[in-house]
Amino acid sequence: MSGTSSTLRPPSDAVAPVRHPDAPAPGELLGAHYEHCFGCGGGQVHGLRLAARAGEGVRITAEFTVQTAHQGAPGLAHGGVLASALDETLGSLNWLLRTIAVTGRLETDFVRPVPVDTVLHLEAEVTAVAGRKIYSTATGRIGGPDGPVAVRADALFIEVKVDHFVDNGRQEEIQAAMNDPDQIRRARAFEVNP
Ligand SMILES: CCCCCCCCCCCCCC(=O)SCCNC(=O)CCNC(=O)[C@H](O)C(C)(C)COP(=O)(O)OP(=O)(O)OC[C@H]1O[C@@H](n2cnc3c(N)ncnc32)[C@H](O)[C@@H]1OP(=O)(O)O
Repeated sequence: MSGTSSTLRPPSDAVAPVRHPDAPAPGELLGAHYEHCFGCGGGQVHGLRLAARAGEGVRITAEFTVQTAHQGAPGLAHGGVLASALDETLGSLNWLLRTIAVTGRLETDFVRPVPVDTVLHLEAEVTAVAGRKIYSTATGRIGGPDGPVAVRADALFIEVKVDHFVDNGRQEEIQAAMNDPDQIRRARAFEVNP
């Protein structure tokens, strides 16, 4: 991608990503990693409710319908919302590596405007791993998997421990998450690395 900064180029000692043997099967709907996540949770009224599916290898596909609440200019999606959709799709790759990772850097190209009601079809893949650093790329197309490219992004995710959330999140939500057996189960799904 033109304009990608040097920090998004994998170093020479980077290795090819490995799909975890217990990763969800290709085609499987991943579900939300957290009910109140703006990107994927069902508990946010104006959230993206992005639905991601495991693909082959270390690839993910996802769909997101642009709602009225997601406007920037009249009738058009806000750029920050589109960046969120890319970020969420890239974050969903964690399910395939069974690694907890957060976005360190996200570079986005906005290629064409995206009208409200558009179904944005996203695909993402991990391209390389170097220690805790996970390099990935994503594309969003209008109307279908072969539609015109509207947005694309390159990202660097950094692997973290669950403590990252426990130590930094607001106590109210952390406590609620720790008291929720479903949330604990979802968090544990990421804890065993190859
Ligand atoms: C209980 C609930 C569980 C829920 C689980 C599911 C969660 C899923 C959520 C998904 C939701 C969707 C996704 C979201 O929205 S995630 C939310 C948005 N992201 C964040 O909030 C992250 C905030 N940042 C941090 O916390 C720290 O900065 C992190 C953890 C990222 C690194 O701080 P840490 O002290 O740990 O590590 P380090 O500083 O030694 O860096 C390590 C290496 O990385 C390199 N580096 C770092 N940053 C950058 C950068 N910007 N560009 C280029 N390189 C960078 C750095 O040079 C170094 O390289 P090297 O020297 O080793 O070569």
